[in-house]
Amino acid sequence: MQQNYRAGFACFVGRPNAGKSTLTNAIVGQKIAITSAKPQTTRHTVRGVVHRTDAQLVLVDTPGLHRPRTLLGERLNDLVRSTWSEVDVIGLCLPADEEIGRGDRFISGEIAELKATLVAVVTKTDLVDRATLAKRLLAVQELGEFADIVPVSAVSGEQVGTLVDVMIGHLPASPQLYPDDMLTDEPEHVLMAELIREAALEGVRDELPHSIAVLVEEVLVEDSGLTKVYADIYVERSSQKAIVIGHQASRLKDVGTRARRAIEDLVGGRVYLDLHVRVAKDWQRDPKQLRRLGF
Ligand SMILES: Nc1nc2c(ncn2[C@@H]2O[C@H](COP(=O)(O)OP(=O)(O)OP(=O)(O)O)[C@@H](O)[C@H]2O)c(=O)[nH]1
Repeated sequence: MQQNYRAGFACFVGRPNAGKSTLTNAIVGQKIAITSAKPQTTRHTVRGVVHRTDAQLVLVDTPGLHRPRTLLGERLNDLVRSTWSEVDVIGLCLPADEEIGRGDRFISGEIAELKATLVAVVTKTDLVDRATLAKRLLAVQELGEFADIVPVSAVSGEQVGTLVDVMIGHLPASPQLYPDDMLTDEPEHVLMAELIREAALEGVRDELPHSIAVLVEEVLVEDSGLTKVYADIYVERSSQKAIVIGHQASRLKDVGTRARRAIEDLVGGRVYLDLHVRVAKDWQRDPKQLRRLGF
């Protein structure tokens, strides 16, 4: 293991419209944020990996936290908390152009007990003058215990690099989590794999919600502009393989069509998608396979 190497997971939380997606995109350099998977099956949806020679910062998505009114709401909140408990750094996003409100206090209270390092991120600083920003920073200080408070503008790019430095500073010493050939400068691979996984889960979510993983093996862009995507869908047992493929491969064809359309939206051009279903026995229990599959 390289000395002084740090790696770990981080996520952004905050009330709706706080600027989480825009900030994530600014950090991973990817304009398109796919709508997140249905919350029930969202575990870590990797949004992007920041590679540095001395560190790797993995940004994951979490579904939003709600005031629980139903059992489903409670379950969702449990899921959010379990995701939060697995990340090393949580960035609480608070828009500079709005007063701190009840929603912010609620979320801030919820994350206060976690083991993750909390960083307050004052977003959209380009929308306010210095006096307002100063006032907001003071208010944030009163809101909770934060390891750092970083003002940032995802739109102008101001302080985005600093925020990444700060977050990396709070990651544990760890070997690299993802191979750089898989993800470096290519968060698209991950997004494509997520889109394929979403399509493959459609209709069989109840049967195999956590048994499907997708690995994009290769992406080739031809001179004609056609993007060729070669991907494998992994299941844990051959019975699951039969479900995913369907009668006379009818289901797999549907999955392919839906995934291809979604990837076409992602890359903004024509896509050829080559899909194979493979059995990786008990991949969920095998750390090596898990890493290979992006978990
Ligand atoms: N001026 C400015 N606008 C921003 C900035 N960041 C986000 N916005 C805008 O704020 C709005 C909300 O941003 P999102 O990134 O969608 O917020 P979010 O927290 O992901 O929202 P939800 O998905 O609803 O939770 C969008 O209209 C963005 O364009 C910023 O740094 N500056």
